[in-house]
Amino acid sequence: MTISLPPIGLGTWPMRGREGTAAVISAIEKGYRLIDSAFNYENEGVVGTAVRTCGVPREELIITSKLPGRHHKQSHVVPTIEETVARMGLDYIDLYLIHWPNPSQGLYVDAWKGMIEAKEAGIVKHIGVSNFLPDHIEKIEAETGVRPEVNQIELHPMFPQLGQLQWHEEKGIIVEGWSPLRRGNEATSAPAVTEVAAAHGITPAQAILAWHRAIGSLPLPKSSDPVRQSENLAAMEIELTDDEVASISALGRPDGRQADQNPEYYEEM
Ligand SMILES: NC(=O)C1=CN([C@@H]2O[C@H](COP(=O)(O)OP(=O)(O)OC[C@H]3O[C@@H](n4cnc5c(N)ncnc54)[C@H](OP(=O)(O)O)[C@@H]3O)[C@@H](O)[C@H]2O)C=CC1
Ligand SMILES: O=C(O)C(=O)[C@@H](O)[C@H](O)C(=O)CO
Repeated sequence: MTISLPPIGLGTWPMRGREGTAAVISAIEKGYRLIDSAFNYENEGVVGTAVRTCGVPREELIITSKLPGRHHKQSHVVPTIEETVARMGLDYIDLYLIHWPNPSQGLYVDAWKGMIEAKEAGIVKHIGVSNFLPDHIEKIEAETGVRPEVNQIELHPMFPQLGQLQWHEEKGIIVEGWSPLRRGNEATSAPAVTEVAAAHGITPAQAILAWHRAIGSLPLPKSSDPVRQSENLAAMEIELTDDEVASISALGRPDGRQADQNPEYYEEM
């Protein structure tokens, strides 16, 4: 079955501890149904506790986690995902992603083979990748015949990745945008954003999230604040004009990443 996702999800890095559980429960109560996490965030327990105690049926929630670079070896993948499942206290994970391709390590094809095994074993329902460039995706598909359903990449007004969005759309791969607000740095104060916000009587963050939806990116804003969680969710109802979308996209620049995390060479273990 092909994955079906809501237009927005909740980012959870760096939520942890009791405050983290409360933040995830709050988001679910507000209406979030897609929750992002990762083995390396050290918050899978918090996310799982929220899922188990929030009162919303498990099958209505789409829980994501990610495989760390140190476990790319094929034989490590199923046990690592079983560890995620145990940490979360759940029976399965809805969506599992390879967190970073780590090309110099050269094991992302092995990792993908392990992800396919995990899906066949039923411990994950859907598999995808994160921070993969088109070449990486073409390579795993060529070697396994299995295309990822999702690629989670850095995407915000200073780094809109419109060419990548088009490429993924042609392949039928959903693009999730990480750091969709660029953690606030520059993006929420950029005149193009504040002008759109003023024209609609919305906040700059809402203008950015409405822009994500308009360009075909599924944003994963992190907020621990119930008011901002609602604000971000409500942004999915806001329609921007083509000119407004273009004015925010025009903020993009080649060095617009929030940090030097180009997956051609940036790696995480
Ligand atoms: N796959 C990958 O490699 C990566 C994945 N991610 C994922 O993407 C998620 C989101 O990215 P992240 O880096 O957290 O950055 P975001 O762009 O989501 O920014 C988060 C920051 O913005 C603030 N914020 C949220 N909503 C609003 C609002 N409406 N108005 C003003 N400020 C707001 C938050 O504060 P507050 O909580 O106080 O509201 C927080 O400080 C992560 O949590 C993680 O799940 C992130 C990085 C890499
Ligand atoms: O949050 C994630 O998923 C990460 O990969 C982080 O390490 C992120 O890259 C980051 O910027 C941490 O400062």
